[in-house]
Amino acid sequence: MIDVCCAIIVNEAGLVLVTQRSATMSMPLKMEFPGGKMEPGESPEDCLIREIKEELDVEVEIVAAIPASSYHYPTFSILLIPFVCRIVAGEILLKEHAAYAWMEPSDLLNCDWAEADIPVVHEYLNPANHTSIKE
Ligand SMILES: Nc1nc2c([nH]c(=O)n2[C@H]2C[C@H](O)[C@@H](COP(=O)(O)OP(=O)(O)OP(=O)(O)O)O2)c(=O)[nH]1
Repeated sequence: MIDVCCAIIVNEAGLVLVTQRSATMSMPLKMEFPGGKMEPGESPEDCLIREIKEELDVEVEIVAAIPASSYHYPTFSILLIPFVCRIVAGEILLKEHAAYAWMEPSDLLNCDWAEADIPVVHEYLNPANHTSIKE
């Protein structure tokens, strides 16, 4: 099982940042939440902040945790560990992804997601599943 942290970044208007994997990545052009694999000895929170800086060139603050979801792809399995975040510094500059969009929460289920993300989107859309981390 590969541990992958991902960021559900929300802006002041309540829109959610969705990123598109590039044509050269695995699962090309699928939508995902930005993030990546945890390194040995790294906490999920540190992984998330590192990955978001690497991929989007912004600094995020974690505001809530969402339950992790496991998903079995044909050749590997992942545990997707999502956090709700907000940007506290910087402007988005895509370093790896093909595109990004700010979406209304009600439109999220219409995206062409990497399959592991669909349960995460459902968890996110139910506020009862959010564990607040910061006031
Ligand atoms: N970052 C991220 N990865 C996701 C999501 N959903 C999902 O299935 N994944 C998968 C894609 C990758 O197999 C893995 C994350 O790997 P990564 O972001 O660190 O690196 P990568 O795509 O370059 O990795 P790889 O597939 O080339 O090994 O998790 C998601 O929402 N965000």
